Amino acid sequence: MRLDVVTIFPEYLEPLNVSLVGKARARGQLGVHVHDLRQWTYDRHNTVDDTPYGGGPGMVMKTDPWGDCLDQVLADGYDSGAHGPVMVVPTPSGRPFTQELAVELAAQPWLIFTPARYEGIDRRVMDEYATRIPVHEVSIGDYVLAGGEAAVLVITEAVARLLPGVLGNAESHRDDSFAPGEMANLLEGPVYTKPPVWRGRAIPDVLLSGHHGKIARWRRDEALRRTAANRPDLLERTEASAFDKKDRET
Ligand SMILES: Nc1cc(-c2ccc3ccn(Cc4ccccc4)c3c2)n[nH]1
Repeated sequence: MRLDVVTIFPEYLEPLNVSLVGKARARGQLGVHVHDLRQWTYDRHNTVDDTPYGGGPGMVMKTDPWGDCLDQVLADGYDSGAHGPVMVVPTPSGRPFTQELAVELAAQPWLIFTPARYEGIDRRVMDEYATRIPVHEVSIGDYVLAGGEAAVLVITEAVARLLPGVLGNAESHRDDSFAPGEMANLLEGPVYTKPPVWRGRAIPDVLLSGHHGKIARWRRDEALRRTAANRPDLLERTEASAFDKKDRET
């Protein structure tokens, strides 16, 4: 997979050099190319913004720097086979970023992120590229950031961990809260490791029992408990499981 990121704060993307994404890059599983939008400005002040038509607070990011930069990113190209690139535009007014969308994006060979600042990018830029490639406007949550770079870090990590061979233990994302299966749509329950007692706090006996059926049942019960407490809305989507059916029989 190739990622291109266009930003006025390239240093904001340095976390993509460390940890899971950094390792995937070092192994050649992921290519990340960060572009400083100001390299596509030609005035003395490297201007990327201007006042909004119609008035109102703040500034809007200008068309030309984005157009010149994105044309070059597309022209530099990448052999992504039948699929061309997909543009991902972080915005408070976008489609909610979910595990489902992460899976969808992880299947793409080439993503181009366009994190903006100020009040956003002149709408004509997205309209222009939507005639050539898929453009997804994506929100990472119902809160307001000052720009899109943090969203790029979030989306990139959620997508990279789904790439084959990137997560050490291939099983790791099998039990994701939002992945299909027994724990689908349930929040993760508590996890424990050595020592068996810490400051007088022991771990649940069932986890030392070696009884995998009981352990699996306990983990689902804990996940249900936490989901009911923190995300009751998810319980609407939770399929009755084998455990629940067994409950009803007993
Ligand atoms: N989920 C999510 C995404 C963002 C986001 C993404 C990109 C940008 C670019 C500029 N801003 C600031 C802004 C504040 C309010 C209205 C419009 C723009 C951004 C915010 N906030 N929250």
